[in-house]
Amino acid sequence: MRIDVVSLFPEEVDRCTAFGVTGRARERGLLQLHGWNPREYADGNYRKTDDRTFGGGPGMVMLVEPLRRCLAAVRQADPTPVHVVYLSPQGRRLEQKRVRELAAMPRLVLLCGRYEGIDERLVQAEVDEELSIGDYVLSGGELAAAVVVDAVARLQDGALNDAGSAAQDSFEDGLLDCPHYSHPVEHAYGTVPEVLRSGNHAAIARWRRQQALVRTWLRRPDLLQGRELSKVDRKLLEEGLRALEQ
Ligand SMILES: Nc1nonc1C(=O)N1CCN(Cc2ccccn2)CC1
Repeated sequence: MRIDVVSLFPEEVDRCTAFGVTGRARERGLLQLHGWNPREYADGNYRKTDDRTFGGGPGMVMLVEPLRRCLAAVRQADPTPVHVVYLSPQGRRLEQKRVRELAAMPRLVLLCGRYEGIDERLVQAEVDEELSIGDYVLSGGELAAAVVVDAVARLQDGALNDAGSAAQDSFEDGLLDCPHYSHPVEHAYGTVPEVLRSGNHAAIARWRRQQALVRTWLRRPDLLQGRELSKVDRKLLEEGLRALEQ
């Protein structure tokens, strides 16, 4: 998968994705990441990339023309068709379902705004979708772009050492993940649940499913809204909630 990041600070996204699973995906050639700076496509001695917003009011807007030229160079760089994502608070909230769809695309362009955003004419002419990573305000789109890069990189075949772990992540089946434990078994903070040390894989899977259901019910009931739980899941959930009351 190729991702081109258009940003006044492309190195910020590069740095956030240079290690860990994303760094490994890049090393393994599973993900190619290219940074582009619209300032290199701006005119004049100061290579102006932003200006005051028409209609008055605070803040600056990123100019249409340097971005248009920059995006033309991005498209030119590789014959693979692009899907242009603009990271913005006005975008649709990014969820794991959309991450999986983006991860299956051959090429993404992540457009990072700064200041008050980008001239709307560029958005209308070049952007395929606007995505928000959450209802809070960042100082620019770069960290949001890094989130998208990280989330799609780990879903590339071969990125995770244990292929199954992506499937067990939170949200993969619409539930939160179960709790995890490692050594030592006994610690001042508590003991590892007996079932996890039993070697009984059916019991372990049942316990993990029950924990995921109870956690989701208690912490993110919205994820269960409108979801028809199976008879087995409903029983596991009820039993798990009763156990909490004892
Ligand atoms: N939340 C988020 N999820 O994605 N991006 C954000 C986010 O807060 N920001 C801050 C404002 N930047 C500049 C901007 C302002 C207005 C319209 C478009 N762009 C973009 C990135």
